[in-house]
Amino acid sequence: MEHEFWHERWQKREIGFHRHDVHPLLTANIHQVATPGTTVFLPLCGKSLDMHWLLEQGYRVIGIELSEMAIKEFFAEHNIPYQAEKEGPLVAYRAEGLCIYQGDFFELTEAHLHAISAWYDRAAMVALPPTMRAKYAAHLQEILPATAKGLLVMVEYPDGYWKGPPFAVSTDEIMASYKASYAIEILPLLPGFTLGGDANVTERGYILSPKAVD
Ligand SMILES: C[S@@+](CC[C@H](N)C(=O)[O-])C[C@H]1O[C@@H](n2cnc3c(N)ncnc32)[C@H](O)[C@@H]1O
Repeated sequence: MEHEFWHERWQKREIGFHRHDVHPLLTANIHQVATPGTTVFLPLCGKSLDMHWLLEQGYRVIGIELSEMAIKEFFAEHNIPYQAEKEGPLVAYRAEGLCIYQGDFFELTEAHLHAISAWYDRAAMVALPPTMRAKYAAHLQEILPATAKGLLVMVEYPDGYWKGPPFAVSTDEIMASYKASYAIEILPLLPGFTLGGDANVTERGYILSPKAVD
């Protein structure tokens, strides 16, 4: 999707992807990929309540988000004072335990993520059309530390049922994107996303553990 598409979504308040609760797959599985005190990375983070919950549990959080509006809303809604600083093509919004980079995910480098122990992808990969998803997964794996574990939440629905975003991302695609470097645990399907409880739309979690590095 073009950047303008997302800026418009935020400006027009078409943010049906934003959940008003903490994601149950996060609360149930975060302990499998990270321990409190370590840093979790959220690509395409929006103003997700999941970031706030992670901070409350004692995790440190790094996010990246295109929309300045989303980031400012996050800090305002949680009454968190922050400092913003331009850093090359990105702007870093920093608070205690938290750094949200404003800008394009593809501008993020290894240096930004060297301290993370895990990443949590909810509504990030599924926000992107197929050709961009391949680039997303490739760039992500280029910049992640080799030891980082992943907790992923993907959306599934029948072919042609929904135009997207969110796009449906199958287990086959997750395998093709990550299995060269990660052992992949497939979690059970959950009813979901935030499309009004539509039974045809479901979410599935994955836990990615790096294969042994020689
Ligand atoms: C479907 S929303 C999901 C937000 C969040 N993960 C959540 O669960 O609520 C996707 C977000 O990705 C952001 N985004 C889209 N393309 C991006 C890019 N290239 N770099 C950084 N953020 C991007 C959008 O502005 C939007 O907030």
